[in-house]
Amino acid sequence: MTALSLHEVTKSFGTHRVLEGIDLHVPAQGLIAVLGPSGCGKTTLLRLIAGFAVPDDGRIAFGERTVFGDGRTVPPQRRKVGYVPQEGALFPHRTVAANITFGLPRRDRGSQDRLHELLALVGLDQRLATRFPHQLSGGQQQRVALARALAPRPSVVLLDEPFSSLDAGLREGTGRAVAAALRATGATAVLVTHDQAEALSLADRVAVLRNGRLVQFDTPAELYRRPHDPGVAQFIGDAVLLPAEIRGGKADCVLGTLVVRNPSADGPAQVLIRPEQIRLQAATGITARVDDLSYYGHDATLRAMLLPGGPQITVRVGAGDLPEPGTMIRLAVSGDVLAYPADKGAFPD
Ligand SMILES: Nc1ncnc2c1ncn2[C@@H]1O[C@H](COP(=O)(O)OP(=O)(O)OP(=O)(O)O)[C@@H](O)[C@H]1O
Repeated sequence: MTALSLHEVTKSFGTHRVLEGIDLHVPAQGLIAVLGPSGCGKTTLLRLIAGFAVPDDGRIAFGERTVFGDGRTVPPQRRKVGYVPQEGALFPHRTVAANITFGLPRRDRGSQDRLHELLALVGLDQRLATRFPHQLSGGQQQRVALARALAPRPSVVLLDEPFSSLDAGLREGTGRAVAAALRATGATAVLVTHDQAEALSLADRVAVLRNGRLVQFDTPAELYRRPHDPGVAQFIGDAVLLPAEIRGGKADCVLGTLVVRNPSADGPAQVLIRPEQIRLQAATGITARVDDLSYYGHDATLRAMLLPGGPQITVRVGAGDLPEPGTMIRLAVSGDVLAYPADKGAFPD
């Protein structure tokens, strides 16, 4: 089984440095997500791994095999990579079966066994084999695209925002089916996305790119719980960042005295609180005024102004018994918080 590793990979277009010293190791059979805002270099990174573009410097290896670096550049067709692009990648005038078997050696294209195996792997009904792409839903088309990429048994599969054209309902189900199929084949996979929820819910580990640099590579839980800096904290989910003063492992801020999770020097700092850590209290707590509320069915988010002088913060609350905008509430923080130096910037910087 093949691990994928990048060492000090750098790429510029003209004078524009798009990727800077990327070090990344994807364990064999791992599924990682590369997450970052538009233009941060995600697609470029995939293209370098696939061999569609060539780094200026660094090394890329599939297992023990160097595919770029040490004076060597293996062409894309010899890298054994499966590539799933955003959309519209299927041949419109070929059936599902012909699309899926396209990348197989000619002698294997008629193999019904392999075709049935691939359809089952991506969770598609065998009867769809004779349809044309325009007779499929967007989610079904992306599953066919994955089946086509998996047909030649690639050791590495690269997916470039494969669900971006799907609506929210279809996205989640298709994402789960695709991740399950990738895991079942044992391929090592890299999924590019700008959707935080997709990255957190599907990948084993998430690589966060910012301005062409890898700022954090962690499991979804660790990324959410211990973002490296306030910018990553704000990029991964909702974040309440408040100025604080650290003293002996505790932070004094407008929401009270809170236990700090990470080792932090005494002095000025800022603390990260997730909105779901802030609870509505009946009698005690910090007074705030509800400014507005977004209702999601399973829960709700409210913006509340801490009194007397602010700031406005985001609080996640259960869907029952919601306070009306304009009413006064009491708030308290549960659990510990993460502290950062006071001068750390926002995302992207
Ligand atoms: N062939 C190219 N020539 C010149 N500049 C390029 C080329 N390809 C990409 N770029 C530039 O490199 C930067 C990163 O592009 P890339 O497509 O990798 O970003 P991305 O993170 O995938 O963005 P998005 O999420 O919008 O697809 C952008 O500023 C883009 O304009």
